[in-house]
Amino acid sequence: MTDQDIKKGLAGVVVDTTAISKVNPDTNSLLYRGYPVQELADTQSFEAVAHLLWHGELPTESELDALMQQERGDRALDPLTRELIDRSPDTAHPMDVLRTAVSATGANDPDANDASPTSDLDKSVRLLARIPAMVAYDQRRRRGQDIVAPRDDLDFSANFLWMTFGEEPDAIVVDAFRRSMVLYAEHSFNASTFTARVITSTTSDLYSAVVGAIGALKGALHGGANEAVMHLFDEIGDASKVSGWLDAALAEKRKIMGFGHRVYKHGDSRVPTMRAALDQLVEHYGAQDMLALYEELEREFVARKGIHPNLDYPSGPAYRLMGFDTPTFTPLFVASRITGWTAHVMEQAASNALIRPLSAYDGPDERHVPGVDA
Ligand SMILES: CC(=O)SCCNC(=O)CCNC(=O)[C@H](O)C(C)(C)COP(=O)(O)OP(=O)(O)OC[C@H]1O[C@@H](n2cnc3c(N)ncnc32)[C@H](O)[C@@H]1OP(=O)(O)O
Ligand SMILES: O=C([O-])CC(=O)C(=O)O
Repeated sequence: MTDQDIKKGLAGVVVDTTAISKVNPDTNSLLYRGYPVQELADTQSFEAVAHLLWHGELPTESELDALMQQERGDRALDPLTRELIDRSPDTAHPMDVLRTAVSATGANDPDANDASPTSDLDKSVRLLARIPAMVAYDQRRRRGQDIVAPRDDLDFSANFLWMTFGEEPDAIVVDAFRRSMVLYAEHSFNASTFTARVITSTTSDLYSAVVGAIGALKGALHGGANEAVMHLFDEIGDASKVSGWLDAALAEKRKIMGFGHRVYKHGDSRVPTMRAALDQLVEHYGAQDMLALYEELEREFVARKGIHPNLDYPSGPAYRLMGFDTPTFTPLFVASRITGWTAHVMEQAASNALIRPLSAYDGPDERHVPGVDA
């Protein structure tokens, strides 16, 4: 085996087929089950997109009603999960609390190890319904606020905002949030989805796959970047400081969070749609200063390095404007990506092969423990 045979980071390696989504960097497009994500973001509820990812087709009216009913009926936290959230120290990152809460949901499910397609679909709906309650409650208790019960008269997006802020959400905010959920839902064999598929490939259970995926998403090179973008904004301060800040950051060879992508090299297909949602929020909240910083950092970084923003760049500021605390941003990504992850778990299970690549050994040659006669 030569160095050329080694594909570090699996870059450029095609490991399997998938019918769930197609990322095409040449045409800068992203299709979910054949549908352009922009069209879905413009026209569909997040629940309809979840159905599309799981079943391959957009739902009929009655299928959508059934999914919405099931999701609304499964939103309340079970006592074990609530207690675990309550007892988590404030020093725990919300992604760590969410990972633990999802794991507890699995431990609390008597059917956790039933890997039949119907059972896995039920678990997927349960996690879709419960994760918002976990994320919303964790942010509230950190703020010293009481839990807010879910509302059956609100859809997924409006209810998420209701449970987090305890106020009737504004339609513009619900729409921007729904768009972010649709855009974050699925992206082929990204690191967290691949993690879920690796775990599934051993015939482990869906909850274990999701717990592993949450761990993979947390890192700043992946989903953690939406939080990291806001740390950069806070560090820079305002648009007038971007140029000097960037001089120093690039001299130190820092990665600029929210820019770059393993697959898209000319820009992320989802950014224009999320940027339009951000513009609406900026208008709504009168946040032109934040937009000025956003635009200046993008202009300067693209001009200097030719590296474009990814979806985390507009999402971070959008979630800040909606009122979420910065460490809650990556859990919001989880609340959406649970749909893509579970679709991949089911696809992997339906046509499984254990995922086990090879490695090239470059440690010491064979040697012997002192005193052992070889
Ligand atoms: C939803 C998502 O998960 S999208 C990704 C979110 N992650 C981020 O925003 C984190 C910042 N971005 C990055 O770290 C990278 O662009 C990644 C990890 C996303 C993609 O990385 P890769 O495909 O492995 O690209 P790679 O790291 O090889 O980059 C190529 C070159 O561009 C540089 N580069 C890439 N992204 C950035 C960045 N954001 N800031 C500074 N330099 C960058 C690399 O340092 C490298 O330079 P070099 O050739 O001089 O060493
Ligand atoms: O595809 C990737 O590598 C990362 C990404 O954009 C995503 O998971 O949404």
